[in-house]
Amino acid sequence: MTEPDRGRYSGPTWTSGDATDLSVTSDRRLLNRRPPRCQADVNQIKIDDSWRVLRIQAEFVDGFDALLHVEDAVTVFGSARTRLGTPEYELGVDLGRAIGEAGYAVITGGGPGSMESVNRGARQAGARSIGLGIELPFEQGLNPFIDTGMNFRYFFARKTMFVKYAQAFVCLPGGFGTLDELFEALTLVQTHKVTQFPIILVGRAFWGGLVDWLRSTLVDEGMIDPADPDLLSVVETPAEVVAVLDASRAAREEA
Ligand SMILES: CC(C)=CCNc1ncnc2c1ncn2[C@@H]1O[C@H](COP(=O)(O)O)[C@@H](O)[C@H]1O
Repeated sequence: MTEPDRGRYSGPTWTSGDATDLSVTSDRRLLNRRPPRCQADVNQIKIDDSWRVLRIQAEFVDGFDALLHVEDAVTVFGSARTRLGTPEYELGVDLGRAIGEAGYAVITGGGPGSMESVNRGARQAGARSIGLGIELPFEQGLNPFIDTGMNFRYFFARKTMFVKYAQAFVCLPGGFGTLDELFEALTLVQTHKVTQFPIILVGRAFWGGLVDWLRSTLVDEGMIDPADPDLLSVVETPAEVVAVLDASRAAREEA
């Protein structure tokens, strides 16, 4: 027996049925440039790009409006592949709950795995549980533990929201997506685009090797300052995460 089609997102729009072709995402259309071969191509590309700019603009306006009332919030990243019932999933639930109980709204990428676990924990704490999803070339909805949700067409618009509406980043173990988000945050802090912004890595066994490599190779080769690895706090438990968040909040309030 096949699963009933529960519909799907295309950008911000949820459609029931399978009319929406997600195989080519908006990000891919934006990034895959095809040089024009004739004047008709030039005209068409100009129209397409103009509409694209308006869609990008709309995404920022919608995101800003949706998140306007968010007060203290923490963005949590982590693997989309973490399975329900594993210790990693449970860690995400405990983390979301602990952050929520500490008085923060919780923002995730809105997807499955660790994102879902953290939203689930935030919901258990009665905290605002926010999911900022992304259009992907396969069917996927926002996870069911989200109170404020939005689905983005463009990665870069979504990333702006992750930073703008949070006072800290927390990373659970993850893959390329998590590393991308982690290093974007690190660069923003390193270049003082954001200040008083802790970046917390949960799981010494998982993250320790990366931090050692930053200290040995990147510092030794002069690619980063010796103090730069200290922008990262590596911790083991949700309670330690909350301790770092609280210390940062106290420092912000004093400043
Ligand atoms: C099963 C599967 C691959 C689903 C992908 N579905 C996703 N939905 C929402 N955000 C995502 C997704 N995949 C990657 N991301 C983004 O990248 C991070 C996870 O990527 P990764 O699994 O570590 O590399 C998340 O914090 C999220 O912001």
